[in-house]
Parts: sequence; C-alpha cells; structure tokens
Amino acid sequence: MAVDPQPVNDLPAGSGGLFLGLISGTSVDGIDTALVAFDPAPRLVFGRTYPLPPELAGEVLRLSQADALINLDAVGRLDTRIGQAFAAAAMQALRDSGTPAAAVAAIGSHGQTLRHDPRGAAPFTQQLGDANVIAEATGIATVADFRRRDVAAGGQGAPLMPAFHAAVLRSPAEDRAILNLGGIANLTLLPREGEVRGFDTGPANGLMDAWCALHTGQPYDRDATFGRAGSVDDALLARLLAEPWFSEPPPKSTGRDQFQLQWLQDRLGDSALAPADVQATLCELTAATVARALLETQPATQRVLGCGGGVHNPLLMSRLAARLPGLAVASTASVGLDPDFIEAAGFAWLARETLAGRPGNLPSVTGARGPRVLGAIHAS
Ligand SMILES: Nc1ncnc2c1ncn2[C@@H]1O[C@H](COP(=O)(O)OP(=O)(O)OP(=O)(O)O)[C@@H](O)[C@H]1O
Ligand SMILES: CC(=O)N[C@H]1[C@@H]2OC[C@@H](O2)[C@@H](O)[C@@H]1O[C@H](C)C(=O)O
Repeated sequence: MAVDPQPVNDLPAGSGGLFLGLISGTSVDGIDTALVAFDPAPRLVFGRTYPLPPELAGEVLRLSQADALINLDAVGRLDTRIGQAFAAAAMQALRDSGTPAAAVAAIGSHGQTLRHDPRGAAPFTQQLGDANVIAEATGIATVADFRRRDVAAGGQGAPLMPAFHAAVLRSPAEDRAILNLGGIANLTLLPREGEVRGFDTGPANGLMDAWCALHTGQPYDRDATFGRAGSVDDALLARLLAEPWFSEPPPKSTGRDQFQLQWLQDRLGDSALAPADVQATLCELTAATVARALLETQPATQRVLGCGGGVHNPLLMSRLAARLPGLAVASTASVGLDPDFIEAAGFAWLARETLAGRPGNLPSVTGARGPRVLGAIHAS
C-alpha cells in the first residue's frame, strides 16, 4: 500500500515491525491477509486472499440467517474452526511472502461476523474465529474482538474503517468520501476539515451474490455479465428503497442477517420478473442507496474513492458515476492503495493502535460515548 497522498499523522514510535491483518468479510468469499509495515506510515508489503474452506463458508451463511435454528455446539465448533482457518491463512501468508513469524509484531484479526444487532436493550455483535487458536498456532500476539467495546460504550461497533481511512486517505485539498463495496456498503466522509463521519448504507455484493448463486450457480456476477443482461425494474426498485432503514440517520450499521435473500423475496412477492432484471435492480439499489446517502450527508464531496470487491463490478461503478454527476468516482487504486486489501490492512493498523494504547474507534462515526482502545490482546 503506497502511502501518498496523505502520510499518517500521529503514529508514535514504539510498536514497530510488521503487522498482519486478517478478515473474512460479509461476502464470506475468503480470508483477506495484509502484511503492513509502518514507516511510520502504513505500507502494504503483501496482500493475498486465501479460500475459506467451503463447508465453513456454508455454515456461516446458514447460521447468519436471521431465522436459522442455532445449535450452540455448532457455533462453538465453528468459532474454533474459523480460528484454525485464520491461523492457517496467516502462516501461509508468511510463507508466501517469505516473512519469518518473529518479524511480525502482532496479528490484528477481525474474524468473521456471524450476527450484528447493535440496537435495543441488549445490543450485540458477534465475530467468530477464536483468537486464542490463532495466537497458539502462530506464536504471534493476536489482537481481536475489535467491535464489542464500542458496542458496550453505546456505539454501533461498525463501521471501524473510517478511522483508518482518515489516517491514510484524508486530503487537505478536497472533500472526499471513501466507499467500501463489500457484502455491505459503507461510506466514510472525509471533509477537508472537520469531523469524520461514516456509516453503512445497505446491501452491496451480499444480496447480488446470493441472487446470482441462486439463478446461475456462480458465486458472484463476474464482470456483471448477468446483471447487464437485464434491465432495472422501477417498481421493484421502489419497493426495495421503501425499506425504512435506508432513511434512518447515522450512526447506523447493518449486516447480512438484515439484508438477506428472504428480505428480497418478501418484496418480490409473486412477481414474474426475469432473474437478470432482478440482478440489474439489485445493482441499481446499491448505487441508489449509496448516492442518496452521500448527497444527503456530504453534498460538497468532490471525489469518491471506492474499495472492496464491488469496485471490480463495472455495472455498479458506472451506475454510481451516473448517480453522482460532477463527482470523480474511482477506485483507491487511483491514489496508490490496493482496493482489495484496505480492510485487512486496516485491522493490522487497528492492532497497532491497540498495542500502543490508542483508541481505535471514532465516536463521531459509531455513536459511542467516547474513544475506546479496541479489542483483546492474546499474548504470543
Ligand atoms: N470481477 C468482479 N465482477 C463483479 N463483482 C466482483 C468482481 N470481483 C469481486 N466482486 C464482488 O466482490 C465481492 C467480494 O468483495 P469483498 O472482498 O470486498 O467482500 P467482503 O470483504 O466480504 O466485504 P465486507 O466489506 O462487507 O466485509 C464478491 O463476492 C463479488 O460480489
Ligand atoms: C458488523 C460487521 O462485520 N460490519 C462490516 C460489514 O462489512 C462492511 C460494513 O458492514 C462495515 O460496517 C463492517 O466492516 C468494516 C470492516 C468496518 O468495520 O469498517
């Protein structure tokens, strides 16, 4: 990860060395690994995605359904097995990059979100991938469980990446927005000066992947060939956009347990739309919800920098540009940051912040009562 145009401010010396970030996101498409050096600005040394064993991905998708019948033993075993898979990915990343474990100061592991419901009297967010297993297998100190302290402090526990985006992508020359197009989409608002904000905007690839898999057997709509074969159905789009969550003000966050196939099927009813038309409409839904949220919250935005797998979907990127006329819309690759490894690099950065005793959350984003040092440290 190149660091220009913005050097990281305020990264004190101390916890030098390399940090390894690990995440399996809401698309459940693999374990992203990012080895990050701090010079002191973060620099991506190595990034690679390793497959999550299909039976684990399938179990995550099954158990993350809001109405899934949950077996406590199954969740406990899945926690351990995801921890084992993360440890294997970490060790493979070290081998593939020729990095000795001793050169790594710490691992920052997000794990795999299973459920996320930060609302109500007993808010919670749950990430699987036991960090004890990772620390034990790798011999490297592992920082994990990054979200729950923020939730305990009254915050959403998500999104967490705005702090990292602010550290590496803020510009004194223009008002920017960073758009992560993962399973869920989230925006970070980086005005030239003033408060950083950020929030989830709704579904991105998660719903498109699920619909595509159901109708084509392919895990995702590669290069939007399926979606491009259809056209947007305005009536369905209007029904999807009527979801009250889209109009809620920030702070807000969501997960695949809210925007799942059943949510779509409830709004499709017995409509006889061609599957490709539904795919095109889902793509438009992401573009519409992102554009609406951005124009409402930071209308002066000049540049949108996209990251996450959705930047490789040409239909989605062109629909976003069409709904944001006059704004520059590009991938973070345009400023030298690999869009596929920003989240994993962000968890390497968060681990370093935690070890240095610095808060990792932004209360202006999550709504927490104050800044908090995030995560638990599992010693080497
Ligand atoms: N060439 C492509 N064409 C279309 N879509 C693509 C392409 N490449 C990747 N994608 C999409 O990107 C998704 C993966 O995105 P990403 O890795 O950012 O998800 P994630 O890390 O699970 O997300 P989250 O930020 O929600 O945690 C794939 O499931 C697919 O939908
Ligand atoms: C609870 C959870 O896992 N949320 C994810 C998800 O995927 C994208 C979006 O929803 C974001 O809020 C978050 O991930 C990134 C890493 C974040 O915290 O910024």
